[in-house]
Amino acid sequence: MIEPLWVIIPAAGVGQRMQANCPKQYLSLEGQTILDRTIDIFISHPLIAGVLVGVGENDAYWPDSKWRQHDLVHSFIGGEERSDTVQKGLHYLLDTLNPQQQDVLVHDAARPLLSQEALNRIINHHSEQGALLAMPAKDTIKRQVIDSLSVDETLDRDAIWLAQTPQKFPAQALLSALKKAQVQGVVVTDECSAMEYVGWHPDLVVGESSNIKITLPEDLLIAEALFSYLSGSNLLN
Ligand SMILES: Nc1ccn([C@@H]2O[C@H](COP(=O)(O)OP(=O)(O)OP(=O)(O)O)[C@@H](O)[C@H]2O)c(=O)n1
Ligand SMILES: C[C@](O)(CO)[C@H](O)COP(=O)(O)O
Repeated sequence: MIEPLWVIIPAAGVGQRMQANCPKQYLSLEGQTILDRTIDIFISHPLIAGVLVGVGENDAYWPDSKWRQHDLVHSFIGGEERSDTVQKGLHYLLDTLNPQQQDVLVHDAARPLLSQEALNRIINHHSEQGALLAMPAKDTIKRQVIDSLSVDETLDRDAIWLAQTPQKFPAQALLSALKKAQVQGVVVTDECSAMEYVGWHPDLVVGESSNIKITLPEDLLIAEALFSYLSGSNLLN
């Protein structure tokens, strides 16, 4: 039997690369904010115990979220980097909400198009070493010569995957890996990197190309087109 999971949604970034006039998670995607749509993915899933949303310290938009007062939704103040926000969420979960919680999911606020099918794939995937959604590379991948815009080599595409979220790990192990990486000054851009740093080999679970992270202005246009296609074809449910 699968234990209900908590999900941590880091949503404390400023969205610098998006160059919008508000943090990108508060931009509108077909009438709702990106963050509200992301929370929506998890809120009525039968195996989600609760949703922890990490917001910026001076976030003026979160109070207007439709989920702010929902019983299953808890917010906390995020940190300087994404990994700090996740650490804070893990502390909130383990110190206050459920010290016994085993596994936890982490999912970017900026990925509002995750389908229930892909969510179920990661929830139902059993692994001793954790797991993440990821997509096999489909392009020919070049590594550049350091400090020069010329090609050093072509990488073996068969061994390259593009990391997505959700990522699923035991909460205590993830917290201690993130702390260790931080103390050693190692930059980790996702949970998997922290676990790799402490010697784990998390499982790759096939994600979906529509589970994009909205990062650049053009990603919002792509997300709008994808949303309209996916919702019209009932593929988000
Ligand atoms: N200190 C931070 C930085 C990022 N995030 C969150 O982590 C997710 C993925 O990060 P990214 O796409 O890089 O978002 P931003 O940091 O906001 O974007 P940018 O790097 O362009 O500023 C986002 O949901 C973002 O809100 C966070 O919770 N805390
Ligand atoms: C976690 C992540 O979404 C995996 O693709 C990503 O690493 C976080 O954002 P960033 O753009 O790499 O900072």
